[in-house]
Amino acid sequence: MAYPGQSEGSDLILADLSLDIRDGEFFVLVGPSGSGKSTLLKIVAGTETQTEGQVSTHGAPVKGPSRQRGMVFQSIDEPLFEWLTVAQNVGFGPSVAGKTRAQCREIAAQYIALVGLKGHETKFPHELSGGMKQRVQIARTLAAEPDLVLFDEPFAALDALTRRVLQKELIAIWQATGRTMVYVTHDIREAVILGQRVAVMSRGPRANITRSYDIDLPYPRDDLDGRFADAVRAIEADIERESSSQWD
Ligand SMILES: Nc1ncnc2c1ncn2[C@@H]1O[C@H](COP(=O)(O)OP(=O)(O)OP(=O)(O)O)[C@@H](O)[C@H]1O
Repeated sequence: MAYPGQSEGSDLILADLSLDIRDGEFFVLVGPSGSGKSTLLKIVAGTETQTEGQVSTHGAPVKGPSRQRGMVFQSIDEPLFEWLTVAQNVGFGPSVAGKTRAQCREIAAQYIALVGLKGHETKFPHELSGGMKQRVQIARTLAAEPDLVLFDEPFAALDALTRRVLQKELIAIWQATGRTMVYVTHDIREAVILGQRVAVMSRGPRANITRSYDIDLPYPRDDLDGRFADAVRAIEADIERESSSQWD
């Protein structure tokens, strides 16, 4: 993968990258800053196109953005419609998909309840906290009923306590909906709280996935469990190795 204007070869952002994500899996991607994690998400979302190679979901090649693949962004970039209420934001995807007003209201109510925002339906985004806005974003993405949900550091700008609450809630949402989740984070602890599999991306350019860890611990994960700490340490050591190799 090279961005327009970059010559292929030495300037490739991602190269020789091969990845299979299982249906219903919670897959987490970590790696050094600037390695290409967001780029990989955008390619899977269909908002960027790889210069070489193939990406497919459910056997069909990705040819551009699709309702089948929803994206949740970092809260500082959160793309809520400021002029719509919580219920209208969440019902937006179904309305674009041609559902009736009653169906949109019903779907919105279902996902608003799932993210714990019942009672806030008529509020506007400016009346919500950062954590609540992220809940709306998650509900809005899920209400479009995508098969695959892509998360680009969605909780990175939130305070530590809100982040912990939302991590737990996201696991419950994943378990309730059975969706495939692909989640990018800088926070290794978060990666191990969430992921069934945590993959480490190498430092770019020509980044690929160097290693992946199966996190075989029950949910909700207990960060006091020694195996939790072992997994965090091993992944941290991998990333440190990747990050420091640029100074070798
Ligand atoms: N639109 C673009 N045009 C040109 N280069 C880009 C573009 N977007 C990203 N890049 C470059 O691609 C590389 C990978 O960026 P990307 O944002 O995918 O990395 P990342 O691993 O998500 O970074 P971070 O962890 O810091 O968010 C970087 O060198 C970046 O400068």
